[in-house]
Amino acid sequence: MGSSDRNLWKLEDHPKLPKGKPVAVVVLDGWGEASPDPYNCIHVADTPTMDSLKKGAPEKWRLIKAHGTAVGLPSDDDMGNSEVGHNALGAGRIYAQGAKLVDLALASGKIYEGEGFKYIQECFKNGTLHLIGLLSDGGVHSRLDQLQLLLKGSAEHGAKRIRIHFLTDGRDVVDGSSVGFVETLENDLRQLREKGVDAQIASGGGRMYVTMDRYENDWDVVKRGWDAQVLGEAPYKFKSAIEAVKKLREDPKANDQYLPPFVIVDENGKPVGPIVDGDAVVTFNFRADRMVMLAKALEYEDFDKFDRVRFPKIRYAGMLQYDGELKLPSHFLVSPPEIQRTSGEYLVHNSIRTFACSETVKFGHVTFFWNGNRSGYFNPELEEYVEIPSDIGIPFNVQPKMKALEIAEKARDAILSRKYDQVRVNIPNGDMVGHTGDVKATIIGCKAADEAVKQTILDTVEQVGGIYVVTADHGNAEDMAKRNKSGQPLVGKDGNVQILTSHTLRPVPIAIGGPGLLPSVRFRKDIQEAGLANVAATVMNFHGFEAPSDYEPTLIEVADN
Ligand SMILES: O=C(O)[C@@H](CO)OP(=O)(O)O
Ligand SMILES: [Mn+2]
Ligand SMILES: [Mn+2]
Repeated sequence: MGSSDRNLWKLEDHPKLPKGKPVAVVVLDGWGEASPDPYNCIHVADTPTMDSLKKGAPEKWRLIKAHGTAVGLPSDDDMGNSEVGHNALGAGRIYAQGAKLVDLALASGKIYEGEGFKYIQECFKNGTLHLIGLLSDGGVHSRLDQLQLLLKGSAEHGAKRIRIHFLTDGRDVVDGSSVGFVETLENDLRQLREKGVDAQIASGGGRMYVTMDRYENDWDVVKRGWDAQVLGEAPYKFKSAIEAVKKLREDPKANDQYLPPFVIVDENGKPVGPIVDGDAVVTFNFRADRMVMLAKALEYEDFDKFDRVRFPKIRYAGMLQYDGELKLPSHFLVSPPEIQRTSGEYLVHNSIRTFACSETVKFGHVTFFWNGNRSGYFNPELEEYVEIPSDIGIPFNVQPKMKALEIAEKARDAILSRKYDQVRVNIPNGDMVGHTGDVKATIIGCKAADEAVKQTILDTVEQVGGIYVVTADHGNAEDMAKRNKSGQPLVGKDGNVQILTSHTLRPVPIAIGGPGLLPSVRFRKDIQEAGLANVAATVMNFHGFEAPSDYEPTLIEVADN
């Protein structure tokens, strides 16, 4: 590192706060704040640790925004999610996120002028354009209206044969809504066919069982998708996608998230859209984590995660580039937000030693997303990232405690080792169990998360004279019911309350404390509208540094008396 580099990265000393205090940063995934209610699992669960943080010191507990424009999403009707949440937490600034960047590129038509589209367009003359992604209007990974525009635009820009391979959602949107989304899509495809474009659905499956795994938790998920999308092979074959989704949902245990893979076949039983040499492929999700594995399978010549059987010579582009370190995929339709100079990178340059940990399903959240969608270390000598393997093949409502205590134990050992200045964890339960829609299990999960917080912070931070920051990335478990405008739970045709499996628009708590925190430190009163992006500067302060001037302001002040 040259001296000019050093100057670029050097953080100013904080005028009042000391260096050398171990800082524990705990992110509770899917843990928002809402009024007491039977469908508020955090309220119903026994959560003495989080309760005591809230009640204990009013000047050290507050709410911050975790959704909408506060985290770079197109509007304040957009619920928060882990990608934008951890990006904001780690980067300390608000970036226009994938959802918004794609909206802009589609609205201006620039998407069709970029390198990525030109690259795939080469195939339109003789090959098929395949679009693979999540079919819903959830706005977390993808959006139906963006797919509709891309379909129309691709046809206008020369695509003559189009095949869609969709994943049903039921996680960011209500379970069962997949049928309506497929109907809308079929309608669009019919209109394209009337204009002479050979456009059809070719395959499908539920997002959690087909294709959209993340952080290499279970390659079988991606393989199931590959078999259907690329090879045209699946356990179920149907003549129409609407029929497929309706029939597969008839199984009483079926839900949109876990629908089995299927392919659409013609009257001779032949799959209508396997991917072959000369085709173009676009993965239309803008969000990174659950597309990286498929991107590797589509792009890497050397690949040993499963037997691809065929590796067609295609031109592949992602909606965005999903991994900034791996530069994956190498072609993309829209440039991702340029998240630079994250707090993790700054702290490494200022000799802060960091330990980060979660279980597989959230591991990349406190590493990859935290560091601005960049995999790997900034400096392996100063950082250690530990992944605890998640259970595979067991639904999280069956094991709602997940690995919360194991994560806490790793954090505890890391703090006690005194080898690290910052110990950062993500505790997954509120979110992962919340997404199952199982209220009872989510309550158990919230209790386990609360116990993990106690072990990680109250107990260990006390022992070493450290500081803690406990917060969350967005809401989920605090509201498990769909509601009408006045906030009453909606009741479905079956007479049951409609369950909300998705994230929410709720704010999240942030609590600070620990024996290492000067008693005169308190939350400022002058920034009411704070959000997740204000946390990075706060954490830098706790390490004894001022944040860079373009970071969102710190949440704290040091009182004079
Ligand atoms: O599971 C996921 O992919 C999303 C919801 O779609 O949740 P999170 O943002 O918490 O990772
Ligand atoms: Mn999350
Ligand atoms: Mn989630």
